[in-house]
Parts: sequence; structure tokens; C-alpha cells
Amino acid sequence: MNALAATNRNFQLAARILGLDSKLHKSLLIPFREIKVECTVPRDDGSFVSYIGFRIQHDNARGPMKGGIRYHPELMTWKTAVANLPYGGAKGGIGCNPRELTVSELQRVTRVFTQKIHDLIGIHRDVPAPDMGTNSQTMAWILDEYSKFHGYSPAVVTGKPIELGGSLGREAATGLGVVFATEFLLDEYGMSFANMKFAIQGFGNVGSWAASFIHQKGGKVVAVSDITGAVKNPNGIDIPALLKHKEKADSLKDFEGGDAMDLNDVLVHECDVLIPCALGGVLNKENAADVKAKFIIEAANHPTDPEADEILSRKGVTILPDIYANSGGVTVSYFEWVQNIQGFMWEEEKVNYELKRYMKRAFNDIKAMCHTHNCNLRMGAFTLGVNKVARATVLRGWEA
Ligand SMILES: NC(=O)C1=CN([C@@H]2O[C@H](COP(=O)(O)OP(=O)(O)OC[C@H]3O[C@@H](n4cnc5c(N)ncnc54)[C@H](O)[C@@H]3O)[C@@H](O)[C@H]2O)C=CC1
Ligand SMILES: O=C(O)CCC(=O)C(=O)O
Repeated sequence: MNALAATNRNFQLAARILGLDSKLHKSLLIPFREIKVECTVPRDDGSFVSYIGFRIQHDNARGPMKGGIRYHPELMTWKTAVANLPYGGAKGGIGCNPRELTVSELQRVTRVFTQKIHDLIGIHRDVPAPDMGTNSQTMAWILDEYSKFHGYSPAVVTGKPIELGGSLGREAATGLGVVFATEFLLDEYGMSFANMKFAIQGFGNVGSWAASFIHQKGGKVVAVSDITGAVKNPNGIDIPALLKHKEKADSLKDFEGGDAMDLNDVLVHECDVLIPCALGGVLNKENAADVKAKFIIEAANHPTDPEADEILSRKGVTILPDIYANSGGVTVSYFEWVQNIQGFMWEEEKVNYELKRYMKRAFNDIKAMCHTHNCNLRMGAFTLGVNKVARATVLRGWEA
């Protein structure tokens, strides 16, 4: 089942629990606008290449639409509502492989994409951010291109470089939020990070920050993978050393502080907590029965497909769902947007303090929904998010 179908299935279940009427139900499912543009750019060798760029603007009942831009060969509405941010949801991307393009080619593709969608995004309309394959540099190019049409507008994107109005703490925020969320969950079971074993799939922005914070808190990261390789060490991997190795080698291969392993085995490795931080759909009916972890923290977007969800739930595995677990990124994006609009910069301490407060509030709100509706954490998060958006839709008079 693809990501959209899986998210819609969870929405349908939540809508049934909440007893939403069919008109409201339909209006919350169908996207507000779907944008598809052609991006043709010259390569460095003079030849031309064409990509299709997308932006799906799903819902704006609670505020401007918000969500990442992916450079990759694809739910934000429920996530921003779970975190109680005054946003709707959007997602977008370009179907290119950034590893096959030079920096100047990537810049040209990003600028052409921005030229084509500049009048459909905006500070109070739709605010993009980094996602897989994009980063603060990508946001800087979008900001610059957008500003040519609309005047200097730092708040049009978040996840920017600090020098251009980015927020302190945004780079690490998704990983840090994942670790706060894990802490709150473990606490419910009377557990803490010390001596717990973690396996992490993906060592990019989210995975590497999550691994670093877990290491700092005394957790043992026993397996890590990225697209280049995977490494295991039952005594715990020295994460600062692995980061240095990756920076030097641009790969996890040949790291001396552990043994190499098969990429996909990380998901079924012996551990207490599994944190997928890469692609969607990686936990499916083929491998779910072999998962050893007791807890899964969904740092990636939709890493668990619905069939795996059922198998894992029968095994007694507790899953902290993506729309909560990885909401630290969009939460600090919101803080960045607020700082840009105020023309004021917060200290990193304040950013992280507020992030923890927002994550704790959302965790408690989800628990309350689980209690009210006698459901698991995923349905607790979905009913929380869907209910808020439905309420805003009704208050704005859109369902009539
Ligand atoms: N960056 C952010 O603030 C947020 C990211 N996310 C989600 O977190 C996930 C990761 O995003 P980022 O870290 O930003 O992306 P990234 O591009 O920085 O890192 C992705 C990582 O996944 C690895 N990877 C790709 N295919 C793999 C495979 N088959 N096996 C093992 N590793 C593989 C890559 O090598 C890389 O280390 C995505 O699902 C994204 O949507 C969710 C919320 C916010
Ligand atoms: O920071 C943001 O606005 C969006 C982050 C994102 O794409 C996500 O949470 O999936």
C-alpha cells in the first residue's frame, strides 16, 4: 500500500471513531490544490534535462500550508494539528536523484521549480521546508528566487541557513524531537535510555541527530545503516566517531568501530528500540514478523505499512506514529517562521525548551485521545489531528 493510501486508511478509521459526517469527511480528504510543473534545465555539459516538480497543497483550515520539499525518484495536515501549530499541510518535490547532479545543476533545478510555483507559495499561503534529499542550501535558493518576485521574504521557507534567518536548533530539531518523544514513551513504561539498545535506519539529518542525542543520554546504538552501508556493535557504536568517519569517507563503509552488516538487517536486528529514519514502507508484511524491537519510533514518514502495523501490534510491539514522533522538525520550523515575522532571533536554549514543551503537550493530548477512544497511539494521534482540522473546517463554514 502506498503512503497516501496508508495515510487515508488511518484518516478513515479516525473519522469513523470521531463520527464525522460524510460531507466533512470528503472535504478533509481531497487536496485543496495539486501543482505539477516541468523543470527543464541545462546540465553542466550543455545538454538539457527535464524533471517534473510537484506541490500538493492539502488543507489550510488551520493556517498557511506547511511541509517539506523532497528531491527523490511523495500528511502534513494531521501532523501540524497534532503538534497544535497554526498550519495546514502540503508536500512537494522533484523527481530527480540529487546524488547524480552537481551543486550548480541542483541550484538551477531548484530555481526553475521556484519560478514555476512562486505565486502559489508564500508566507501566509504555503511555506516549504527541507525533506529527504534537500537541505538548508536548497531553502536558501528558494528564498532567493522567491524574493526576486516578491521582495526579500525570509519567512517563505523554513530550515534556512542561520545567516539568512534560519532558527538555531532547526537542523537538529527532528532528531531531538524524536529523542524527546522516545523519552516520554519509555517513561510511561518506567524505562530510560541507559543500557537500552537502539537500531537506526538512515544516518542523514534525522538519523544522525537522533543517534547523537541517544548516545549522549547513555543509550547504546547497536546498529546503524544508510544507503552506503550498515554497521553493528553489540557494545554500542561510538556515534561521534561514526559521524567523523562519514564526513571523511562520505559512507558508513569501512568503519573500524563495528562490523559491517546487510543494509536491510538493521530493521530486524536485536534491539529494544527500532528507529526508521529513511524511507517510507520499509516495515511491511515481508519483515514485520522478524522485528525484535519492543518499541518502534517512526522518525521517517510512514515507515510502517498497514499490514506490518497489524503484525507488529499482534506481537505486542508499541509504535510511536510518525505524525507525532517526527513533528519536532515542523515545530521548530514554526518557531523559525514566528521569529522571521517578528524580526527577532531566539536563543537555542529557548528553541529547545519550547520544542520539549510542545512535544510533551502533544504526547499528553494523544494519550488522552487513546484513553477516550480506547485505541492505540497511532489512532490516538490521528483522532487528535483529524478532530482539530474538522473543528476548524466547521468553524470556517466550509462544510456547509
Ligand atoms: N528533515 C526533517 O526535518 C524531517 C524529515 N522527516 C522524514 O525523515 C526521513 C529522513 O529524512 P532526512 O533525514 O531529512 O533525509 P536525508 O536525506 O538527510 O537522510 C536520509 C537517509 O536515509 C538513508 N537511506 C536512503 N535509503 C536507504 C536504505 N535503503 N537503507 C538505509 N538507509 C537509507 C540515506 O543514506 C540517508 O542517510 C524521511 O522519511 C523524511 O520525510 C520527517 C520530518 C522532518
Ligand atoms: O519543517 C517543515 O515544515 C516540514 C517538515 C516535514 O516535511 C515533515 O515533517 O514531514
